[in-house]
This record gives sequence, structure tokens and C-alpha cells, in this order.
Amino acid sequence: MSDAEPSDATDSEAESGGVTVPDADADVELDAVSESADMVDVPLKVRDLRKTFGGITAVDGAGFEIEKGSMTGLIGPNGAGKSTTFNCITGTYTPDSGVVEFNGEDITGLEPYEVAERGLVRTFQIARELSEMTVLENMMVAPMHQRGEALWRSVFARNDVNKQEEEILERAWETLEFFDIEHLANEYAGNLSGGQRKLLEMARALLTDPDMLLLDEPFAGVNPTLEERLLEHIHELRNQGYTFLIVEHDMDLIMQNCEKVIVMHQGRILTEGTPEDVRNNEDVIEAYLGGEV
Ligand SMILES: Nc1ncnc2c1ncn2[C@@H]1O[C@H](COP(=O)(O)OP(=O)(O)OP(=O)(O)O)[C@@H](O)[C@H]1O
Repeated sequence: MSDAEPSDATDSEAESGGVTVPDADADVELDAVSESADMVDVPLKVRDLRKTFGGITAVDGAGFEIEKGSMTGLIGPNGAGKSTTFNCITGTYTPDSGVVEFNGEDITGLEPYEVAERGLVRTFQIARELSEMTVLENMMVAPMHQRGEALWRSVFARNDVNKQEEEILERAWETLEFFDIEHLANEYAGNLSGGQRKLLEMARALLTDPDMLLLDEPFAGVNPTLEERLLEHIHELRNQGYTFLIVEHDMDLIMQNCEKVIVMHQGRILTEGTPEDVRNNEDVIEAYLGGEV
């Protein structure tokens, strides 16, 4: 932590860039996912997804469905195709073939911001330029980076810009409080620990008002205490109606926290089911676990 730590900033007094942070309650509960007509019981459907890089087939006909309000782990050995699948779902890559459907809409091949605008949002590592901004400033630019284009257009289309800015600031602050990192509001993001960064990454993603969150290695480099806090937050959000798909190397963590596990191997879905099903699946043991679960 740097000398710049805003240790004496209180909830109501903290300031960043001359902006006064609004008062907020100590017990913070973010808005639950709002029910809308286009939300369906199985928001994400992936069918026959295929992606090649030159001669390498990274994803080879993968398909699965994610139920609303669920927490699903996507696991598999190195090179199984998990990240490529994520990237095809979120628009970073365009699949060679196959379909990605979200809330009943074919979103295959959309740009990442178009996918995010529809409520399917992934966490991003804090980029270098954002490391040089404070935590609160990171939060304020989050909507613009992801889902927010539409939000910001609507904000600035209205006359009362200050009022709208205040609303965004208030939500940013509430979200920081939800993750217990409001005391870091004035800290440079580059000075955060690995775990605090992960909390900020998730806070930024949440600010875009998603329906479903895709988390890529959310616990990498996170110490056990913060890992526990991060997990508590994820479970709380899940209870509020958010849907999660998590790629994570820590098998035990997935097994203990997800009700459904999808196993990829060589670009395909090897099996899916409850942690117990997967734990006892011989193909999984052979392909991934080297005989021990
Ligand atoms: N941009 C790329 N160019 C070439 N090959 C790639 C690219 N991205 C992934 N691959 C290859 O595709 C295969 C699947 O990689 P991917 O990163 O999706 O697997 P993964 O399951 O996420 O692996 P890990 O757990 O090691 O991160 C690998 O053989 C990888 O080398």
C-alpha cells in the first residue's frame, strides 16, 4: 500500500478528483437483478461452438446451457479450450461456427461491448492505464468501458447531467461498499494487492448492471482471506439473482462452490453435472485429474 492511502477518508467525506462522495448506508445491498420480459430460465445457450487458430482446433463443437441464477464452474486441463470458449461467448473472438444465444437472442459474433450491453459481462484485468487512476475513478469509467455506452448516452441525453453523474457516483460508491473496498476509493488501482484488484474488477463489472457474470480465474493470486470474502460476495450476488459462469484452475474451489461443473477436454465438453458426478467420472479422472480428485 502506498503513502497515498486515504486512511482518514470516511464514508461521507472521501473525495476523489474534487468529487464529494455521497452519503451511503453502512449495510449495503445492491439492487437485485431486475426481472425483465426478455430474461429466460436458461439465459445462456452455447451450441456446436468451434474455433480454430491455424492448424489448432481450440474449441471443437462445444455446447452447454447455463440456468438462470446458477453458479457453474468451467474446468479442464491446460489447453482444453476454456478461455477460447469464454472469448467466443463474450465477443472477443468470432467462432468459426456454432451459436451463442443469450436471453433468447443470437449474439454470435457480436462485438464485446454489444454482448455486454445485453447484460452478459466478463471481468477484465485492470489495464495499465487504469492502474494510474484511483479506485473510484476506475469505477466512474467502468460504465463507459463496457455496458455503459447506452447508459451514458441516456445520461447525457437528459438535461440534468449533474444529477445523473451523482447517481452514477452513488452507485459506484455503493458498489465499493458492497465489496468492502470503499476505504480504498482514493488509492491508485496500481497499488492494490492482487485480491483487492479482483474485488475492484468485479465491482467494475457489476456497475454495468449485468444479468450474468463470466469470471475468468477470479481467485488467481488472491490470498485465502480475500478469497473467502470474494466467495461470500459471489454467493450473495447469486442469491440476489445474478448468474455466474466461472473458469478456475482451483478444482476444490469449484467443487465446493458451484452446483454444476462443466469439464472441457481437447476443445470438447467431456462431461457436465454436479460436483459429485464429475468427481466420480472416470473420463474426468483420466483426462484431467491424473487419478486424484
Ligand atoms: N490466439 C491463439 N492463437 C493460437 N492458438 C491459440 C490461441 N488461443 C488459444 N490457442 C490454443 O488453443 C488451445 C486452447 O487454448 P485455451 O487458452 O482456450 O485453453 P484453456 O483451457 O483456457 O487453457 P489454460 O487452462 O491453460 O488457460 C491451446 O492449444 C492454445 O495453445
